[in-house]
Amino acid sequence: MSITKVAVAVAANGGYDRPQELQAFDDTKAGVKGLREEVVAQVRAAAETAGFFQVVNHGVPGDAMAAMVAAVARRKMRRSWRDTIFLDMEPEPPQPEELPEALRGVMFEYVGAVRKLSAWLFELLSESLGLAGDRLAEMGCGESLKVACNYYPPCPEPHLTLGNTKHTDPTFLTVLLQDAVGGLQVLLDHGAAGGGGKAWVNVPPVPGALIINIGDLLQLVSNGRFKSVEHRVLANQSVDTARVSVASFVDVGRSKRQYGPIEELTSPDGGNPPIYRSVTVEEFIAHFYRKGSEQSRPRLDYFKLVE
Ligand SMILES: O=C(O)CCC(=O)C(=O)O
Ligand SMILES: [Fe+2]
Repeated sequence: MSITKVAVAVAANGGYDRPQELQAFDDTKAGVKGLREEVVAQVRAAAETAGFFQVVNHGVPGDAMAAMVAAVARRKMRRSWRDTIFLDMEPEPPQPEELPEALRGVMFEYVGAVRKLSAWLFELLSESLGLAGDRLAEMGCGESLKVACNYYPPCPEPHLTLGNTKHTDPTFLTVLLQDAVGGLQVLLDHGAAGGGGKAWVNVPPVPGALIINIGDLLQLVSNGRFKSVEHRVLANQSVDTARVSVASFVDVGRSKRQYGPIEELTSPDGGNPPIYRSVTVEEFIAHFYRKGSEQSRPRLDYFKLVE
């Protein structure tokens, strides 16, 4: 698999006032060592700042992406400005008949391709932390996969509500497929050049691309180097077209295992102590669902060792 373009929502000088253009890599150099290093550097830059990037030539078949979007769009449920169906796909895949009928034909193919992509991304992310390529996979990062199929009907008064309120993803990594409607926004620092403060930045639909974002647990194990960044979805402003997205949450399977900052990334006696304590996934999720856990402070702060 080769990524020939990586879009990184980071501008120069550490500020992110505007998303950078898609960075094009020369296809003919795919596989050359220098290209991999360049991709690893791009992934590192994105993961350490915006926490979001888009990938194309990712190995997930375009037909499967289109079929997923069409299947979710067919469900047409209108209970709220978002209707989500959650499917637990790994480590224990459901029987086909347990899936909504519209998704049955494509779900397993799509999920298989997303798992391959995420295994490859974990390699790049490990390398971009200066670790062996299999370090994150070894920790069981890709064992669990939950898929949220989101359906956002057109909203007559979109300025009064949101499609999806501000949040970070409580997982390791999210692979997000969005259709062409748009509305996803990420909360980024302006940087010193932009006068400080934060601003909502659109994550524009790019045909054929998948959005990758860092989740809370990857921020924790990377000792805060990778950023799990807040995002939201505006209410659908279109008059007659529903917006569809499919979020694949890639996570750890074993809920009793402890996860803390990776040892090689910290130097307790030097200038780089662990900033989070170890947690079990069970404990982390319990905190996630605790009422008010995300009112004002980032959820991960709860597990911080140092202020
Ligand atoms: O619909 C989207 O684009 C984003 C959805 C999302 O952030 C989520 O399901 O966690
Ligand atoms: Fe999300």
